[in-house]
Order: sequence, then structure tokens, then C-alpha cells
Amino acid sequence: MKKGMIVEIRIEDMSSQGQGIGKADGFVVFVPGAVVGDLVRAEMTKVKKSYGFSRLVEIIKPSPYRFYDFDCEYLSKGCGGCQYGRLSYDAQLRLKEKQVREKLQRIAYIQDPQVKDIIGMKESDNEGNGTFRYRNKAQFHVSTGGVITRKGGVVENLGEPTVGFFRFKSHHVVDCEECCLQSPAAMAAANALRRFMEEDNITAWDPKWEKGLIRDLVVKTGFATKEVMAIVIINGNGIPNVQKLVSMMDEAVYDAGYYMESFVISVKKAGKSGRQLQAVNDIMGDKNIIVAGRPVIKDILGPLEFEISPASFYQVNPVQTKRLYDKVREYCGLKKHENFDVCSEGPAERHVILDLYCGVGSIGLYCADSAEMIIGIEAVKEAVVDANRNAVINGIVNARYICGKAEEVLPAYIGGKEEGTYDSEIAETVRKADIAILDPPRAGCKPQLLEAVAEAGVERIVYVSCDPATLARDIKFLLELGYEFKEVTPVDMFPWTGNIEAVVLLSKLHARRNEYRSGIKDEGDGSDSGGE
Ligand SMILES: C[S@@+](CC[C@H](N)C(=O)[O-])C[C@H]1O[C@@H](n2cnc3c(N)ncnc32)[C@H](O)[C@@H]1O
Repeated sequence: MKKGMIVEIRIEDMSSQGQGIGKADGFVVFVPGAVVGDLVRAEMTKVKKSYGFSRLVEIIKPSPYRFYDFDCEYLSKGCGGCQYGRLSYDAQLRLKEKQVREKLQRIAYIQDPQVKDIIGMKESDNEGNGTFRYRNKAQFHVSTGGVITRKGGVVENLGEPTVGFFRFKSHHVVDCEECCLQSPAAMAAANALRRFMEEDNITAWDPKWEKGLIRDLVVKTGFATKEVMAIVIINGNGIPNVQKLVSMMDEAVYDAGYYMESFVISVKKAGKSGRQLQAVNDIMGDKNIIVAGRPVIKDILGPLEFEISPASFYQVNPVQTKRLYDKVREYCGLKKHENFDVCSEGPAERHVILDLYCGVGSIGLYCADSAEMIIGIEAVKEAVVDANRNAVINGIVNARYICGKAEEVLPAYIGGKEEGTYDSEIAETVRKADIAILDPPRAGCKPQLLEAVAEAGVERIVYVSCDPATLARDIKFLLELGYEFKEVTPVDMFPWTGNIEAVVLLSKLHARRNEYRSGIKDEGDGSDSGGE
């Protein structure tokens, strides 16, 4: 295989970035623009030892799964947001199921994993918007516009500001005035920011010159409350004429049918290396300044209310979050939520549940009615404060939160190594835990955390993941630590994109746990489950 060669390829798979994947002469080739089922002609652009990249030349026979009605002009302009925008929704769901299965087979070495039907979105969801407008958090990048002073004092007008999303595998911002995945409030706020920058000649952050003011805009929307928080991430100490921007956004958001409850500036000073390809949560600055309104917005999920701060994580698709959390409850073995009353005085089941990577406490609080105690661990302080407040708002008294890295906090509490440096009452409760819910960021869990969970001896592990590869890696380790894989349910939290969410149930293998505890390294065959 050589660069410049024209090859014919049947597309059999797709990457999470939306590239078609097929084989030519046994050689794996990535073809951007092609979808599963296409027969294409492609020109090789880069050739490695066993795989290569190509440019789509011609679709010889289009796939029956091709979707032609995706109503977005920015997809063809290169916006990298909707990687699966050319694939029918049903085909997306099948592809995501397949990807979860394959990762478990290839990375966790589970031969025939029990993969339940993916929980997809329905047409009637989300006030009839179905698989569209499902995101309650928009993250816009802002690119150069206005005037800038170059090194040496040269003043240059950089042209129109752009507010939108990165092009596929690039930091080029595709200017988007409309996005069918975002809430109308988010688009109204983004368009107001662009207008403000144009009118007031406000610069955007230029990663090449490491100059300019506005870097990004995050808009959080409470779908149930219509409350909106706008967070403008800047390279500086403030925004000139910021009150004008606040009123422009406020008006635009109100016209879209929402209420701007909070306007925040997040300060992120220029680093030497300029803008890196950002992980979702790295977008925020180090210091958040509440310029107008309240420091939190509120949302409602099922029977619970949640307050969310600028720096706190909150699941982005509320309709699917409810379904995901219901699945978590089911995997925890808790009763259904139908007659849920969080304030009920009825006897709780005797579960002690560890809610690891708990964010604003949402999953644990969703399970609190069936627990003796919820212990949440979370690294972001604002989220821990939110979690405590959320427990209070909902009248939940059986939840405690610890701020710190889960991989440091849990081993300390389980091992009792630093007695005196932590709450011994909580430590005692942690050691009684019988269920652990793990919901880490994309990178997955650190081995120390998984070892501590196994050391705690919980009967069930419910692992929620947004990256099947790190999920499979961690499951492989948990199997070695004496747990048995039961089943996985993928949940489509991110229609039209290549992102996959999945929830896994693992249960303790009693004989093997004892071996693990006593340090005997007997492999066993896993058939000795004395389990549940
Ligand atoms: C995918 S979110 C899950 C949040 C929550 N369970 C929910 O459903 O909304 C992952 C959370 O882990 C937190 N986090 C990241 N690294 C962490 C660590 N090492 N220890 C504890 N929490 C961490 C993040 O701040 C974030 O709130």
C-alpha cells in the first residue's frame, strides 16, 4: 500500500470521530465522510505499517444506513460536533452496541459479554424534539476577531469573531449560528456574544499569538426550570463593558423562552503552549467570578432538585440521564422509583452505597431512598458543596460527601492508614459498603481506586462509563480482583455523535475474593461463584 494509491473499500465500522473504517488488501483504512455499509473509492493519504488514512474520492454504492435529512449546514462545512450525522439513528444505536461488545471482548477478554439492548432516545422525548436539542450544556469555542496588538506594537484587525465548534481534529472554529443539538437558550447566548464582540471590537483568544480575550463560552440550561447560566472563559481579568454583554445575553435568552439566572466570567490566563485539544472539563478557568445573578442554577430530575455551580459536572442529556439512573438503581438491586417519595419515613433498605466520582451528588441522591447511607467522593470542591446542598434541598439526611481524589480518599478510608486525619465514623460506614457506583471521567479509574473498592468487599459494582475502552480496561482489572461481569447496558446519551455511555453490573465472586484477600494468587476459572 502506498500514498496516492486509489483503493476500493467496503466500510464495515466507524471510529468515534466518525471516520468510516474498512479494509483494502487486508489493510485497515480510515475514510472520513464514509459510513458503515458504503462501498467507496478512496485515495491513500498516509500509510502506516498496518493501517492508513485516505480521502474519499467517490461513493460507489451508498449504504442503506446513510441519513440524508440531517438538517445542518455546518456538517458539510466541517463542524466536528456530529460525527454520526450521516448515519441513520437506528444504525447509530446498532453501531454503539457493537462497539461496546467489541471493546469488552478485545480489552477485557470477555468472550461473549451479555450486552443488553441500548437505551436510545424516542421521537416523543424532549418535548417532541426526539434526538435533537437534547444537550443542556453547550461548549462554544471562540476564535479571532476584533483588533489585536501584535508583538512590536503592530495593530491588526483580525476580522469577524467566530463562535462555534471545532472542525474535525483541529482547533479551527466553525462559526455556528445554529446547532440542532443545543438548547435554543444556548444558541441565543452564543449569538449574543458574537454580536457583542463585533459591536465592541472585543478580541478572541488567538492560540498562535497567545493574545486576545474571549476563549470559550459554556451555557448550562436547566431543562425543567428554564434557568440558564452563561460562563464566558477569558484570558484576562475582565470583559470591557461587560454589563452590555450581560443585558444582550439576558434579552436574547429571554426571547428564546428561558431565564438567564447567572452570568459568570471564568479566568483562564494564557499558558505558554496555547490552547491544547481540550478534554471537556478542562475548558473552565481557575477562577470563577459571578458577574450577575446567582452562583448556581437549578434543575429537576425525576423527583429531585439539583443546584449546579459553574465548575460542577452535571449529565448533559436530562431525558437519558433519568433512564441511565433508573438502570443504575436496577443494577444496584434497588426497588423501582415509581412511587418515589424521598421524604418518606418508611424503613430504608440496609445498603451502604459508595457514590464514587459523585459530581453534584445526583446518582447517589437518586438512590438514597433505598439506602442506609450514601458516601460520595468527588475531586471538585464546588461539586461537593453542591452535593451537600442538594441533599439538604431534597430533605435527604443519609448522605455524606468527601472532597478529594477517589483514588486517594477511598484507600485511606478503607485501609485506615491515616487514622485521625479523617472522620472515623464515616470510615466505619465506608467499610460496611455493599454497593459501589463508579462514574469516572473518560480516563477511567486509577488502579488504586479499583483495588480499594475490591478491598472494601462490596457485593455489587455498578460502573457508569463514557468511554468503552477505559471501561473495558478497568473491568479486566476488576475481574482479576475477584469480580464477575454480569451485563452491560449501553445508553445513548449523545445521539448523532460518536460518544458512548454504558452501565455495567459486576458482582463479587466469594471464593475468589477470599483468595484475593489472603493474597493467594490462584487464577481459578470463575465458576466458583457463591455470589448472590
Ligand atoms: C462523569 S462525571 C460523573 C458525575 C456524577 N456521577 C453524575 O452522574 O453527574 C465524573 C466526575 O468525577 C469527578 N472527578 C474527576 N476526577 C476525579 C478523581 N480523581 N476523584 C474524584 N472525582 C473525580 C469530576 O469532577 C466529575 O464530577
